[in-house]
Amino acid sequence: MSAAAAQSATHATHAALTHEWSVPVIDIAALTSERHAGRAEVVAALSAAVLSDGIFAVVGHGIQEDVMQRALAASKAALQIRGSADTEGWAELQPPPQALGPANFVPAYAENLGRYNGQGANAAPESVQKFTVYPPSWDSDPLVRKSRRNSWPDTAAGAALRGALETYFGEVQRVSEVLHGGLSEAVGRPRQFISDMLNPHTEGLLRSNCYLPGHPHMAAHKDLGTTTLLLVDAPGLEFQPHSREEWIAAAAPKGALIVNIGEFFEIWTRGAWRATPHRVTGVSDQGRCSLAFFSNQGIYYPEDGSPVNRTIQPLAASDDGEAWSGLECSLGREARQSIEWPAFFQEAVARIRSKGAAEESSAARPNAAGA
Ligand SMILES: O=C(O)CCC(=O)C(=O)O
Ligand SMILES: [Fe+2]
Repeated sequence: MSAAAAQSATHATHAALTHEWSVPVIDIAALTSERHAGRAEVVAALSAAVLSDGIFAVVGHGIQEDVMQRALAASKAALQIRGSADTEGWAELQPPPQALGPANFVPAYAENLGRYNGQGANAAPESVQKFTVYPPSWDSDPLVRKSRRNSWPDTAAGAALRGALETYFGEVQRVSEVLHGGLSEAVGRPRQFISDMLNPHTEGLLRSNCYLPGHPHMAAHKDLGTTTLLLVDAPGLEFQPHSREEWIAAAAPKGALIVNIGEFFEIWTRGAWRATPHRVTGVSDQGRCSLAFFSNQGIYYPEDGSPVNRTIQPLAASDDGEAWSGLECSLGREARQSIEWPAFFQEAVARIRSKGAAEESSAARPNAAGA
C-alpha cells in the first residue's frame, strides 16, 4: 500500500471517532476477529502511525472495561499503601540496591530514568513505585529460572493485586500478539512473522507504575523493545513527535491502550519506524497509575543455562537503495547492524545498572554532586 493510501486510511479511522485526539486512534477490531471486515485498512492505519511519530491509541481491542479498571485500582491500592501499615509483604520483595534486578517491586525514588538518559547524577528523583509481573504461566513452569517467577506480597492487597494483574496480563498479551500480527502485515510479511522471529521469547512483562504526587515523575526515555501497550488512569504522559523538540500530551479516548514503538523496532526497520521519546509529568494530588506492557520482554530464561538468542537482521533495504550503516541506539550509543534478542535487552539492562551504580557512587562522594 502506498504512503498516501496509508495516510487516508488513518484519516478514515479518525473520522469514525467523534473527538480529535493528539495521537492517531485506530480501531483494531478487524484484527481481533475475522467477523469484522476491514483488516487491510487497519494494517494501513498502523503502518502510517509507526512511520510517523511511532505512537497511537487502539480501541476495539476487546479487553473488558472492568478488567482494566480492576487492574488499575488494585495497583493503586497496593502500591500506595507501601510505607504505611501494610508493609511486611512488600519488604520481602525489596530489590537489591541496583533496581531492575529480579525482584519485582521497585520503591519510589529507587530507579531513575533521568540518570541514564542524559541527565546524569543531577537527575531529579522520580516519585514512582513499580511492580513488575512476569508471565503468569512461568510460575508453575519448572524449566524457568526461579528468579524469573513472580513473588506477590503476602497481604490482602497483594492477593487482590495478583488476581487483577494476572487477568489483565492474559488480555494484554493477546492484544500485543494481535498488533504484532498487523505490524507483520504492514511490512508485507505473514501474520505470524514477528512472533516466529522472537520465539521462544513470545511473552511480555507487565509493569504497574504508581506515581505519588510530587515532581518529577518519569524522565524522558525510549522503551527498549518492540511495542509498549499502556493503560493510564489520568493524564501525564507526553511524547516528542518525530524531528521536533516540543512535548505533546498524549490524549486518547477512555479505555484505549496507548501504543508506542521501542528501540528494537526502530533498529529492525532501519529507522523507518520511530521509537518514541516519552515522559510523565504533571501528576495531580490524586496520584496516577499506569500499566505498561512491554511486548516480548518476558525473556524465557531456563533454570540451567542462558536464554536462546535470536540473531535478527534488519528488514531489507528501502527501494532507494540507501546504504545501511547501522542505527544509533539511544542507550548504547553504538551503531547496530543486527539485533540479538534477548542479548540486546540484557545488555541494555546491564548498562543501565552499571550506569546507575556509577552515578550512585559519584553522587556519594563529597562535593561530587553538581561539580
Ligand atoms: O506511566 C506512563 O504513562 C508511562 C510509563 C513508561 O513510559 C514506562 O514504564 O516505560
Ligand atoms: Fe516508557
